[in-house]
Amino acid sequence: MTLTEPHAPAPADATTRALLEVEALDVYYGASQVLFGLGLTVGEGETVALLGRNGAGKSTTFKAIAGLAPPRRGAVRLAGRELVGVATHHIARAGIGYVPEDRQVFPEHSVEDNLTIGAKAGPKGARDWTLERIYDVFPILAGMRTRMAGRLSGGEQQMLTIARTLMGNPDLVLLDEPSEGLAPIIVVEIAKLIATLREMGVTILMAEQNMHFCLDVATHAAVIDKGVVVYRDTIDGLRANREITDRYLSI
Ligand SMILES: Nc1ncnc2c1ncn2[C@@H]1O[C@H](COP(=O)(O)OP(=O)(O)OP(=O)(O)O)[C@@H](O)[C@H]1O
Repeated sequence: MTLTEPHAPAPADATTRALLEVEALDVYYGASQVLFGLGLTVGEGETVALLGRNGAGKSTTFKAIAGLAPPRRGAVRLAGRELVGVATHHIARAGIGYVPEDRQVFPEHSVEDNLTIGAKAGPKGARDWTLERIYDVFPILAGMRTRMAGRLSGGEQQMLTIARTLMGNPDLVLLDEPSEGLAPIIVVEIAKLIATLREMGVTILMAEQNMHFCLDVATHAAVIDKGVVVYRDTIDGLRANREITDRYLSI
C-alpha cells in the first residue's frame, strides 16, 4: 500500500539500495509554485514510471533533478551526493543522463558523430557503453551510422537521443515522455528498447502520461498530481489499483 506522505521520499523497495532520493522539493517558475514538497526515490536497477496528467509536474521534476529548474527548497541526492546547487554539466558528470522531451540531436552531424560527441566514462570511470555495444542494442542505428541525424524519423531520433545519453555512461537515465508524438508501431519499438535496458540493469526514471506504455516496461510506478507524488508501488500494484488509476490517470 502506498499512498505516500507528501514530503518524505516515497520508499524504494526495502531490498533495493536507493540511487536517487528526491526530498521535499519546492520548485517555482517566477512566483508560481509547481512542485510542492515532492518526494521520490529510485532504487538501483529499477525502472520507475513517473505517471501523471498533463501539467502535473513531471517535466519540472526532471528539470529540477537535472539542475535546469533549481528548487527553492528540498534535496536531490544521487548515491548520497547532494545535487541541489550543482551546475547542470556537473550533474551530468555526477551520473545523471537526461533525455528531454524534445529529443536533442545534432541534425547536421551523422548518427555516429552524435554518439561519439557525448561519449565519456561514467562517474566511476566505467565505460560500459561503447559504440559496439550501442549498435548491438540499437541495430537500427548501426544501419544508419553515416546518415545525418536531422534526416532521421522522430522515433529514430528518440532512439539516437537515448543512445547518445547512454554513451555518457550515466548511473541513472531520465527519460521524459519517450513515447510522446510517436506512431504506435514506433512506440512498441521504444518500449522493447526500454525493456532491454531494464533487463541489462540500467536504472531508469521515465515520465509518462501513457500508463499502458509503462505497464510492460516499468518495474515501479510513482503517480504525480499537482506537483506532489501521491502514490508509489510496484507496477503490478498500480495495475491492480483501480482507485488510483481512475482518480489520477484516467484520460
Ligand atoms: N517555463 C515555465 N514557466 C511557467 N510555468 C511553467 C513552465 N514550464 C511548465 N510550467 C507550468 O508548470 C506546470 C507543470 O508543468 P510540467 O511541464 O512540469 O508538467 P508535465 O507533467 O510534464 O506535463 P506535460 O506532459 O504537459 O509536459 C504546468 O502548470 C505548466 O504550465
